[in-house]
Amino acid sequence: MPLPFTVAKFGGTSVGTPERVRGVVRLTPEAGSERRVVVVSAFGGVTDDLLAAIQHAVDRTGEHRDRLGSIRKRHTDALAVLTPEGERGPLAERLDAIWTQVGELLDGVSLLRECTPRVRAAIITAGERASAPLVASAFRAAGVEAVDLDASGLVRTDARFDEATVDMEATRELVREAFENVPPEAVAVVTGFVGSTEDGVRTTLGRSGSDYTATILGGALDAREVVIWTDVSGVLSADPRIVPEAFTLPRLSYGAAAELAHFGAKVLHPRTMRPLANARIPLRIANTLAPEDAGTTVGPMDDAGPGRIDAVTAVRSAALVRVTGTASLEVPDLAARVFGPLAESEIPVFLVAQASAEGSLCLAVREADAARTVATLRQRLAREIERGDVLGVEAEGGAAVVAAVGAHLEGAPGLAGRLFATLGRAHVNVRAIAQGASAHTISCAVADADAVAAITALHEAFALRRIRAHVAVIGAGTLGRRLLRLLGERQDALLAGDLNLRLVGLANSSRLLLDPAGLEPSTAPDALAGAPEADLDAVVERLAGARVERLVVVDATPSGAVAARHADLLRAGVAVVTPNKAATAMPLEAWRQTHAAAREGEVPYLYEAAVGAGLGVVARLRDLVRTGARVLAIEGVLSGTLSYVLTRMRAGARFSEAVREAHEAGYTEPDPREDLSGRDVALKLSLLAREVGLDVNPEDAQLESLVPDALRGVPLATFWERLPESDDAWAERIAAVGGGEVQYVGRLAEGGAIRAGAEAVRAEAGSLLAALRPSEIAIVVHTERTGDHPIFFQGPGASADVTAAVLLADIVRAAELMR
Ligand SMILES: NC(=O)C1=CN([C@@H]2O[C@H](COP(=O)(O)OP(=O)(O)OC[C@H]3O[C@@H](n4cnc5c(N)ncnc54)[C@H](OP(=O)(O)O)[C@@H]3O)[C@@H](O)[C@H]2O)C=CC1
Ligand SMILES: N[C@@H](CC=O)C(=O)O
Repeated sequence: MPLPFTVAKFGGTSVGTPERVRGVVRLTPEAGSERRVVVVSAFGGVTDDLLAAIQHAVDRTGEHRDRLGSIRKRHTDALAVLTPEGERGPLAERLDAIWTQVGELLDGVSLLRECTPRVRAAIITAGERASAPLVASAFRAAGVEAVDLDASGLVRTDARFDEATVDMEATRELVREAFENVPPEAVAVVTGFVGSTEDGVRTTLGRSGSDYTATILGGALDAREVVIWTDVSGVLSADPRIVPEAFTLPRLSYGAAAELAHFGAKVLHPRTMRPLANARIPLRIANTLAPEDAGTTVGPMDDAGPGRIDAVTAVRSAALVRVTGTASLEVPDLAARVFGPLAESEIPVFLVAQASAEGSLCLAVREADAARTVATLRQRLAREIERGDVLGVEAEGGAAVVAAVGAHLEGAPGLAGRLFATLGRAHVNVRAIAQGASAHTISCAVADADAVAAITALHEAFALRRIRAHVAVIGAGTLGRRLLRLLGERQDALLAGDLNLRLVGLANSSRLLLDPAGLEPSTAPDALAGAPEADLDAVVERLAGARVERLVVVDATPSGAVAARHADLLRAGVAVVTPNKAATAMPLEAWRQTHAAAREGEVPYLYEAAVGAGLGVVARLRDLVRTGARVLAIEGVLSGTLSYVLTRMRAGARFSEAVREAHEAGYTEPDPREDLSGRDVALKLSLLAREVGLDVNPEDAQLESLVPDALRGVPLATFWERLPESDDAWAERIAAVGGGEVQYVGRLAEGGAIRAGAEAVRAEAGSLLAALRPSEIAIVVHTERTGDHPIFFQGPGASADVTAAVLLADIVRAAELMR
């Protein structure tokens, strides 16, 4: 059985120096299992030097011969170090013949002061014609059999000398014939970029021509694989200057690779894949500087699931050209009349959108081509413009065409919706859309100023398959700081779980630190001290208009004023997460309006941290109600502070001592009288009542206050100072219970009445409440459905650590809900 071929192409930088040419030899597999074809470009920079020599000749600067002299010397020097001694004379003669001919051509150019495409092709292909025999000799110097072949005898083209079109059938025959004479074990080193007409006149294959030579040969020889060796490790999922997390794509379909190239990804030219796609020959992009990297394989992707977006790219500095028609427009050949002249003028079009009812067309072209496009189209549509069928042809600059590229995009329901929703959340306005022409691309035109935001958001959502959410925290006190610490600690783990939570803002009552690019959670609290001053209005205004994707604002304040602004944030599409019980203290109507604002803004409003410290009571109650359970009563120990204080007193602690310990442990509200008065419990029960649809007002709750009468209206500092005054009275009260347990129990009755106070809860009666440990809470929900088997919630009731964790869980939930 004949050995299969592999074709490897090495570009200019890979053959830039003799040492790198030796690298080509090292990277070429040993003889044995395959026939080896190596396509080479000119030595790095030689084609440009030849072009410069042409320009000197055209301009008659007198320097073209000097330029040629240095090119020639470079090759002579390479010959001295690369070629086996016995071959140097004959090879030097071959190279001399090339440079002599090039010198004569340049003299002719200088004489005529012009260089025709045909002569230019003859001159610039000299670079490849010189490099191929040198590389072949380097193989032989390493003991590897090698021959060099001039591709002008292999690649048959038309006479477009600058970028010739290849006659694939004729080329296939020529290639197969030529390789019959190449010994199977020899490496065939072939000139890239070069072709010739039927008459044997040299042509070039245009930009990235050597890659094309490699795939033409690969296709003609039914190669097992074509490898393009370059100085990057494959095709990246995005431009790394825009998206630092861009990664090398392991696989790509031919179509996707061509689309990426069309939309500006630099690695491959769109036509490179053409000779391989029908024969399903894979093309691998590998890195000469890191040959161990797997690179990117472009090939058939039949097994790719539906709707994979792998990469995001963009054509920047574009313009939208609009041909505005009227309803009466009847130009059946409008498309031909528009695209024909643009093709003739070689104006690439990156996006087309048509509104058929009005016969209007929108095209995206490079901004630099916009004026030419408008002039061309106005000329071609002059008759329609005169008749009034076409109202105008206008260009609007400052655009970019963003393309999401992948596989089977046509067969993925909802994909386009998610894509445009992602752009919407990134506050990117879409000006024109194109999908359907290719199964590999969804493209849209956006403002060039929005291109980076669009590329970043799409890359993150689809290529990295991550959700990105931004977090701003109002309140940098005990809880706010603890939350930031936790966020910092968990950020990497969340990222690994495909959620990128980025802190973008931190505020207190006088300042706002805001940076959409991200803040470091560990240093943000200190940085806040130096941030610009901002009152609550300014904070809300800046956050509501922040234009960042999936913004979650955490209200970690005890402030009613902040709670009153939740609705403004929600309505602006900003999610709110809060432990702030002042929100519950709002009148019922305001509470309802806040929820309505969340629906209007289509964002979550989450406050699991405000009651039950993350035991999940709010969500569970909501589920019970949604599934038709009638809640009859809710009761329990709802205050972590009071659980702590009363339990500690039973163990012998004095009242003031227990309150201070609770405060220091982070259980109490900033003012512990909120806890001791029972108001905290009333607010929590009100919140639960509202979740089950009851119209309650926390102000109506009947509460036993544990705040000594004399300390109710005094400043906080005085309260702390005088708190021990009530220690004796408390000791007596605990003793009076007679060795039993005392807990502060809150109750919500079916009609909505709330009562709370300290009461004896007897362990011997099997009371759950009597078994609570310090700061532990328990909530019991009685429903009609569960009858004698109420639903219990029990666990740690307070502390900044516990609450910060609940807040983070709600932030994650909010981010996921805003998908
Ligand atoms: N500790 C716990 O276990 C739990 C606490 N909570 C709740 O957490 C919230 C915060 O508690 P904690 O961190 O201890 O309180 P702190 O007093 O330590 O911090 C409060 C923060 O809120 C800021 N703030 C107050 N008013 C405003 C305003 N109008 N605008 C902007 N910022 C404001 C303060 O700013 P400045 O310093 O400038 O005044 C401060 O940064 C409270 O609502 C509490 O009920 C909820 C559940 C459990
Ligand atoms: N101060 C509160 C904190 C949690 O809501 C409590 O003690 O329960």
